[in-house]
Amino acid sequence: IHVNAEDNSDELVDPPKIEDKIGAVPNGLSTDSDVVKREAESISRRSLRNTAEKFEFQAEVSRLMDIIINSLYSNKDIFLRELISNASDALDKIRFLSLTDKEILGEGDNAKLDIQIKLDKEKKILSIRDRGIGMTKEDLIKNLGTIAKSGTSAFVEKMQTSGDLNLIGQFGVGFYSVYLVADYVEVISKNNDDKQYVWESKADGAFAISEDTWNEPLGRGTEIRLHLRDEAGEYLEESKLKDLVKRYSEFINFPIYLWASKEVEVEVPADEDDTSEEEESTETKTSEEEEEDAEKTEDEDSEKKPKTKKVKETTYEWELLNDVKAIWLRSPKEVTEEEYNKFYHSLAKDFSDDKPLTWSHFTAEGDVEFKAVLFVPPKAPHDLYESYYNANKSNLKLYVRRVFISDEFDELLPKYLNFLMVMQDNTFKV
Ligand SMILES: Nc1ncnc2c1ncn2[C@@H]1O[C@H](COP(=O)(O)OP(=O)(O)OP(=O)(O)O)[C@@H](O)[C@H]1O
Repeated sequence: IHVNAEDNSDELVDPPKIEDKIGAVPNGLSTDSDVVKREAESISRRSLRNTAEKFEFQAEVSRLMDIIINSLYSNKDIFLRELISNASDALDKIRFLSLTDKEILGEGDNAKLDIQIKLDKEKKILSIRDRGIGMTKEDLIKNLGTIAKSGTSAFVEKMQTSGDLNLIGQFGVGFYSVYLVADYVEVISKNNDDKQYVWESKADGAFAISEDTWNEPLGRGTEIRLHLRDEAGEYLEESKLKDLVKRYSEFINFPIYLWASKEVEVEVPADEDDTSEEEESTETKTSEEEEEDAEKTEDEDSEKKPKTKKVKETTYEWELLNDVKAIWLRSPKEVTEEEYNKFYHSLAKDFSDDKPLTWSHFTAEGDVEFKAVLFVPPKAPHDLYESYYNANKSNLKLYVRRVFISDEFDELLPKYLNFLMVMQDNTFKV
């Protein structure tokens, strides 16, 4: 269902800038305290950093953002699954490249292909971070604003008639759904081929890009920081985020973690007050008893431990929210109808109540062995005829041993079957 991803791959030709670094202080020349001060000002006023390069959104993208930011659409939950789906795509891309170049993943935490969600209740920031391929400065400019995809105008048109924002992912413009819940968004990104950059926008027709000299280095990947609107406070609740991941992102092929709080009992040294009761009670003892006690304490003195008490403390740790199931690798007998339906929804990015018309889950054996699940969707994709002769258009995703390889095929299925959604996983014979 990917709207032709190649559509936006044209060379970037002089993207429209509003102002070219007016009043810019090159980052290398500013002092740390300057940076921190500007940072603080920028965040508190939620205005774009004044040293950044500013760009205008392409007109259709701007219209789309207007519709989203002014929308009264009640199901705002959808933004999270769109961000998780983008993170998963970015992870697929780096994992694919690492098949031929192991070095590309780097070492330590960088090599961990996961998605992390973090909350800052005080500042009302929700962050989603991945260690995927990341975006260069040029990617940020192209992908998040200046080059509209074919799906952008189709989606804007659709919004004017049916108004169902739930379809946003199917049109390939899911990122912009962040403005359902946030009024200021920062995208921090690091690709192996470039420095770390920050993209920021308040969805008011413009966005800004700066080289990132103040945030912690990401190593590689993307962190999306949503500065939530006042009325979107529910997304600062851990339970809400856990529910959403369970509901919409269960079939994501990478671990999704939440920086979750946990109440634990810890032993701390007891205060002196706590021991005074015991000491007082000895005062009422008879002299004989006191003598006995004295003997006992002499014996125990050598192994006497400091007195402690148990108190509740809040600690934080990464909690895994999904169990990364590859249902296509399981036996069809073990997969329930509900699981097939849910899997179809995540594959097709169709989160309506519609169920697939039918599906086939099969194993092929021969020179190449593979397992596949093939779904017939309940309705035609919006660009069925538009992209009929486009060689790259396909709804077939090829995996090899659970690693996404490609969804660009010309010859695996006849064109008139382009509407089928297929997930195929090959196991090559040795
Ligand atoms: N976390 C990310 N890491 C790397 N690139 C990203 C990330 N999020 C977005 N992008 C880039 O921005 C582009 C626009 O994202 P958007 O969600 O609007 O559409 P899409 O992901 O292409 O569509 P679809 O949801 O159908 O795959 C993506 O194609 C990708 O190139």
